[in-house]
Amino acid sequence: MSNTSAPAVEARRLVKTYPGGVTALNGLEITVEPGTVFGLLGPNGAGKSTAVKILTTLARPDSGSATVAGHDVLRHPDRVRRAIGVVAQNSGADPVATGRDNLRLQGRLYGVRGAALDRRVDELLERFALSEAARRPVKGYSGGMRRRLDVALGLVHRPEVLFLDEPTTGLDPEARTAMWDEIGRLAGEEGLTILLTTHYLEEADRLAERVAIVDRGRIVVTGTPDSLKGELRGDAVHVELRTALGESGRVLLEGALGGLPGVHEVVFDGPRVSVRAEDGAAAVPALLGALERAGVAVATATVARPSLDDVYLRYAGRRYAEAESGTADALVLAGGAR
Ligand SMILES: Nc1ncnc2c1ncn2[C@@H]1O[C@H](COP(=O)(O)OP(=O)(O)OP(=O)(O)O)[C@@H](O)[C@H]1O
Repeated sequence: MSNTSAPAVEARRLVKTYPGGVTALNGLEITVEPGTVFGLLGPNGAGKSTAVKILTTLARPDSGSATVAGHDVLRHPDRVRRAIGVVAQNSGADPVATGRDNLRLQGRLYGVRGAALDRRVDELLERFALSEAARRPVKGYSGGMRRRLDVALGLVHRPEVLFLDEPTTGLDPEARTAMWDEIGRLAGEEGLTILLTTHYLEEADRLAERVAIVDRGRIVVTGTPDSLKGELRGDAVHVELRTALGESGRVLLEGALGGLPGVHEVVFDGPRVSVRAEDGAAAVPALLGALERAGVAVATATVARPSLDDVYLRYAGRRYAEAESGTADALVLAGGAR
């Protein structure tokens, strides 16, 4: 059995380069305390799935080490596999079999049999609102039902650590909210450790007690969602310009805006200028005045409380949406990252 005071998941300096030279992990480090929900947040291609593959013994790192439920993933992969449940991005359910038969088969694979298996299957069908659909083939299930079955499949053998790889990708908003509620309940009720990967800022904010932001194969910052947002002093003020600025225009404005009282950080991002200000609403008139004096036409100005998007911008030096779509980095000019 694992030592309960030890971290549920610990990864040290994981490096993984795929054939063709793509460095998917570049020294990734994480520590997940038992009984918590930990969110690995990052844009597409950041390395989240590769990290999960290594932690669930499906891939080997080039270097580095990791333990899950107290077992070394390289030395004791069999012990790790018994201690974990894995819900991969693509459903592992057999579409031709019924929901109940899928759960029964999964249970048998893990050595659960007889009355204990029947009880566990009924319990999971009930819990994931699949009792009525239990005798229907999975191919007729909605996306939300399939996803709920996937999570149930990962739980049949009562794992210590559950890996959820992008649990709500592809779900409609209603099914996503239902899944969030279910993951929240799982974490609270069963004392299970959950490591989830996501590229939804809102999902990490809502579900994870601790979040690690992954960018280009390494962790750029870790903390509770609130502590990460709290590091960003004050509000974000976003000003949309009528046209994007050239390099010289940016440098000029960086001086003009960065010098305003209470303004800490100026980030140019295409036709958008974002600043951090102690009191966003109070800073808007001075900002607009400075932009007008510089001859820059403004379309809109908005004030926002700090979000994980702002945290990402600060640590990765580009907007989250841009990293997702793979466009050029934003330019952090003043009071930039770290
Ligand atoms: N089998 C593979 N062969 C070559 N390159 C790969 C392979 N798997 C992943 N990669 C590359 O490694 C990098 C990290 O991919 P990974 O799937 O771990 O990221 P991710 O954060 O999980 O992204 P996504 O959300 O799209 O799954 C990407 O550049 C990806 O193209």
